Amino acid sequence: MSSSSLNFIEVQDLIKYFGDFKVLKGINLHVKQGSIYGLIGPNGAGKTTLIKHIVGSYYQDGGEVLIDGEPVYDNSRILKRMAYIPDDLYFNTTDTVKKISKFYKKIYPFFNEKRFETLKTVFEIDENHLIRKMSKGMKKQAAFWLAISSMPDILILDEPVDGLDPVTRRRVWSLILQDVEERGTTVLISSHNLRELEDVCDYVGILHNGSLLMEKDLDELKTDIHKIQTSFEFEPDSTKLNAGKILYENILGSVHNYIIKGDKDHILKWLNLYSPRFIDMLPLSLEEVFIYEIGGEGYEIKEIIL
Ligand SMILES: Nc1ncnc2c1ncn2[C@@H]1O[C@H](COP(=O)(O)OP(=O)(O)OP(=O)(O)O)[C@@H](O)[C@H]1O
Repeated sequence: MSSSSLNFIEVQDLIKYFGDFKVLKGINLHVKQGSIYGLIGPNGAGKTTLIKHIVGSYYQDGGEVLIDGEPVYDNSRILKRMAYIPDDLYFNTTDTVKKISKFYKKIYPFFNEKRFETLKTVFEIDENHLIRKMSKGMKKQAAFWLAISSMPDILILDEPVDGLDPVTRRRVWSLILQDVEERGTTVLISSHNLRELEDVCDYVGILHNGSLLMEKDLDELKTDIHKIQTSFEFEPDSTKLNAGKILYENILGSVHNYIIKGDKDHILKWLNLYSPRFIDMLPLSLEEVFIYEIGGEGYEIKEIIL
């Protein structure tokens, strides 16, 4: 990471029109340094359009797109610290990984040749082959190889693992996570699929019809919501659960299943008032967290993420 960089992405009230069509309707999005932000949304939500503003390809009709407080558009100082892997990769007819790497060495100030060499064993493609003749997954591998070798402070990935086999997927995630950990790289990833991003993201933003419906810190979400299976000697009184809120309750025979939002210690204290025979704290998937967190009003969001 370059010494003065904070790698903080901030999108403020971003508006974009294509003709009369308002594709982005005032987006506010924040990606902190060293975090992995998942941008989820269905086809046509505006993910690629938003990303193209963040990588400086589009100029907005309203609002701001800032990195470290500076406008991104036409800002070569910011853009050369950024790598972008688009959804629709384009390569010239004579492009090979080797040829592009030579070009990248000139434009990316921190391009790391040693890393480029080391990654030869990770990506099983020939650096001298024409990329245009490669399969979709191999093209993606070529793009990752080049992007990761350029040592970006900010990595923007549009549907990044689409087309990659499971083994390569794991390798790519592990390289990205290593960079986040060791170099504080900031990563923004778009995907249709919440499940795919569940294990890697710190933050999730849900985009729908050109609006960001919500932006959440996943650690906060997950530590604040608990799935509990228990059985009591005495009938529990939910009105006594002062520091928590029961989002879901289901009783099957003597077994109570709960989803409760609130502080874990307070919840356990409440459960212990009724002489539980056992208390099992069960893992919650991100999908479940979102469903219970957004409750009844979030019908639209449920439709999007499930
Ligand atoms: N260059 C363009 N000119 C006109 N309309 C466009 C253009 N690019 C995108 N759109 C429209 O803007 C909307 C958002 O498209 P965008 O590609 O940003 O969505 P997306 O969320 O990335 O979708 P997907 O998941 O299918 O890739 C769509 O209705 C699309 O048809």
